[in-house]
Amino acid sequence: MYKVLVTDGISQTGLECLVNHPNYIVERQPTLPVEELIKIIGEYDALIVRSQTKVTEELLQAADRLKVIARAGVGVDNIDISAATRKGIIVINAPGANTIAATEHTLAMMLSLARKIPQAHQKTSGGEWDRNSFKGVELYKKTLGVIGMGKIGTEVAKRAKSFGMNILGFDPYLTEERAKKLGIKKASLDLIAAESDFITIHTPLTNNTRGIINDEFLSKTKKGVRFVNCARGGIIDEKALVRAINTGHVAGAALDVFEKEPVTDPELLQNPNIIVTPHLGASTVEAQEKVAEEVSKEIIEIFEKQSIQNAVNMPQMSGETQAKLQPYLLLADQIGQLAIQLLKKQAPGKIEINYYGDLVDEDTELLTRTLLRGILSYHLSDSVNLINVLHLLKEQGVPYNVQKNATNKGFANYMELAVSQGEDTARIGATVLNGYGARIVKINQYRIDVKPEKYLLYIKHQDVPGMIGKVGSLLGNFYINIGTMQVGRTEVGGEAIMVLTLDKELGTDVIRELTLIDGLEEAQFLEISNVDSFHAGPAEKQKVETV
Ligand SMILES: NC(=O)C1=CN([C@@H]2O[C@H](COP(=O)(O)OP(=O)(O)OC[C@H]3O[C@@H](n4cnc5c(N)ncnc54)[C@H](O)[C@@H]3O)[C@@H](O)[C@H]2O)C=CC1
Ligand SMILES: O=C(O)C(=O)COP(=O)(O)O
Repeated sequence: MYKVLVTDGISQTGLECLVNHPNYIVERQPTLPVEELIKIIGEYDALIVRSQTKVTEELLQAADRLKVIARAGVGVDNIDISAATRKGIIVINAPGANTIAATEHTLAMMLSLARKIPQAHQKTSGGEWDRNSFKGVELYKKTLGVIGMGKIGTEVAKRAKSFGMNILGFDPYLTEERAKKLGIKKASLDLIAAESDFITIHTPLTNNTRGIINDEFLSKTKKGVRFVNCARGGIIDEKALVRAINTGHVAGAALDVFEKEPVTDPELLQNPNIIVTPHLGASTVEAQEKVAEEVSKEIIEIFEKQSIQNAVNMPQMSGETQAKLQPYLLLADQIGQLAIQLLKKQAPGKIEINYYGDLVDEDTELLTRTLLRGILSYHLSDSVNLINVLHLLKEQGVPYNVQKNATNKGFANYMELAVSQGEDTARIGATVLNGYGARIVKINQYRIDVKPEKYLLYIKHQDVPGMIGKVGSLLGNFYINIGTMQVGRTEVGGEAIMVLTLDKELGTDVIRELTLIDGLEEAQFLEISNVDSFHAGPAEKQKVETV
């Protein structure tokens, strides 16, 4: 059974698939301060939060069982992603599930700001009939600057166009072509400042976006400009905004998000030209059901099928790329495990990865992480996963180098891994043969053809007559059945290797006897831990094997 802790106001309907699943115990808590959460987090395998719960490094240190942090929403700035990554905890979110809610809230805020609806409501409901104080402005024919043309920015732009607004969009990823298709103008920040009557923010809060709306930016804006922020507090420097509103340069602002939440600053709350909502952008029935359902389903996928789709701390790739890489992932993990064993189980000092043929055109980040996890798992077992593997390598000071080479090495696809420590290097080459599946085709300098299996025996010997027979009969004497046997050599009569697949484990007694055979230089029992359990799932699922 997996225990899931749900904090913040998460939709019960959206959680139903988890609650009704026999393998999960779902427990709800209100939003708790970190000190309280620390006391209980150690019991849970997964945590579901919105923006209020602060998932700090201190909290994560106490999270001994935690595998998944699910953000039922988009922004993950309340989660210490690098601390989670170091601990190998997957962080997922629900991108897109609240796009429409945040878009509609932005438009509601912009209209409310233009027509002073909150102020008018307050006075009218207080019994006054004041028709003079609330003359607004129209959106029609005004210019709207959209900073951040991602999912929400794009939807806001589309809707604002229907009000007859001219749209300027700024986003490093906005191309001329997409801008043209949307019927908007691709602009610089300076152009947005110079020409906009309304400016709306839709970027995440990052070191690059913190304070982009500051005194300097405000000084370049048109007098009478109005701001809407339904993205994140801190992107607009609140003090600078208040100054510009108080001088009359900025006509007003509609804020849903704040540098500090809950907001208490009277300069914001009591300013007649600032309207505020308490971070309500995603608060619709529909969005809340959708975000909770999306993360609940993904938690089940992660625990039941070891597959993930929306991890924030894993490389993102298209479904098509994931499907293409699927057959190589198992093989990558296996050759990682074999290479470290062939290095006589020494810790790796240096790792070289080479991709050839068809693999050159793919995004191989996931494959690389899988290879590296295979290598490190020998010494670190379950504490290494696809999330923390790069961090662990860095922490241990092990450099790795990835190269792609368009030549095909005789196979349509081919990957070669070299793990070194001092003078020793173990090298393994592998391919996936169309219609035949995975094959190890090279060990060190020797060409072979071995289908990876759980138990393998690797032997280095003199290329002299009778070796195969001697090894075969010795294993027979110990009742060890041989599945397949492959021999590789570089020259007749020189050194050669034998790789056998076996039906069961070999004890050290057998290895000792083997090494007594005349001309046999080295015998090593190798074991691959995931031959049975690590199946490359059906390609059409287009998901990534993980954890
Ligand atoms: N108020 C609320 O309740 C809600 C707030 N949000 C917030 O809205 C924001 C946008 O969300 P989505 O559109 O879903 O995200 P998204 O990831 O689809 O879009 C973000 C865009 O910002 C752009 N960007 C990043 N740095 C930039 C910079 N320096 N200048 C210009 N553009 C930059 C990115 O290229 C990307 O296109 C996020 O901060 C999210 O947390 C989202 C949902 C609800
Ligand atoms: O999804 C986001 O980024 C949001 O800001 C929504 O936050 P919330 O889930 O309403 O606390």
